[in-house]
Amino acid sequence: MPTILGQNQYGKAENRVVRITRDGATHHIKDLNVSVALSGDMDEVHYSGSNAHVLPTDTTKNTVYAFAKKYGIESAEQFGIHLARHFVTSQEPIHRARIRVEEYAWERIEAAGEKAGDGAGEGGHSFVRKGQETRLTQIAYDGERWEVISGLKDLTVLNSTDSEFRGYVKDAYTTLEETRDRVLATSVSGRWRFNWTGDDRPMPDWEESYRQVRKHLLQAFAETYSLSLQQTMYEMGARIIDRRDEIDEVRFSLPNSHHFLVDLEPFGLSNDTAEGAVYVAADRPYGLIEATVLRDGREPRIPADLTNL
Ligand SMILES: O=c1[nH]c(=O)c2[nH]c(=O)[nH]c2[nH]1
Repeated sequence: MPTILGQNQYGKAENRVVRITRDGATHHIKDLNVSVALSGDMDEVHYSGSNAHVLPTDTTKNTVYAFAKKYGIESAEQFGIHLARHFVTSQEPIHRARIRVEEYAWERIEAAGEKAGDGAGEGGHSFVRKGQETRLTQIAYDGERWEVISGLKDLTVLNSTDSEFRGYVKDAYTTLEETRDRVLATSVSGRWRFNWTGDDRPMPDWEESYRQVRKHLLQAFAETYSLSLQQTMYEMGARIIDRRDEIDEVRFSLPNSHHFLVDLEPFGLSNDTAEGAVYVAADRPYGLIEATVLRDGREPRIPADLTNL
């Protein structure tokens, strides 16, 4: 044979597993990206196509989700060790397992002062992903008037309950099940336009304004019992317009980052949300929900397509 097989490995990469544990009203989240690579006695599948030694990559994916439910996720290391040991000790042809794990860290959204003590926000079920969002601004000046539009992108937030989606239109192609309890997650891209145009009023305090807008949009996200992402988005914009006099217009572009409950019935596991559940954080496709919220009587000026800004 003129060729020989060199190093080889296989498995399912980037299993996005989200485990939510419910401790009464306080929820805990573990959010991992798990990649499995297995190697061993795998010559034949390459040389002749015999799958006799091949544990399907689909099975390695199922194992990740089933283990998350069955044993929980104490730490990325513990979870990876558990998986690697399982593949190597349960399948004779598999001699080596490499498990790579990325963990996304979340922190709780702090409650608004007026809501403190009623169980909303802090200590509850609303999270913002750790790591800075990107802050943005665009300044336009024609020698007379200023237009300042500021904003942010990649501010990732998640509510692990208090989100429903039902009562929608159903046609011949609708398969989506109605739900009274789902994960609502999005990565906020937003822009807000200041009403200062260089007039006699003092310039806004840009730093303080940014901090406050960010806080209000997070708190509105956390405190809105959501019937749709559209409704939550409107509440976020309305809260900003209501609390920040310097802003007349807000536009959001919000991907609906779907978290699907994994069907673990085939493995004899119930994936009931009551005590906490395991989700697939889906990558694409995603719903994309966009709208402008305006102070009454003002003209919209932020472009509909935020990438044009
Ligand atoms: O909040 C939502 N809004 C929708 O318009 C929609 N459509 C869908 O399939 N899921 C959802 N969720």
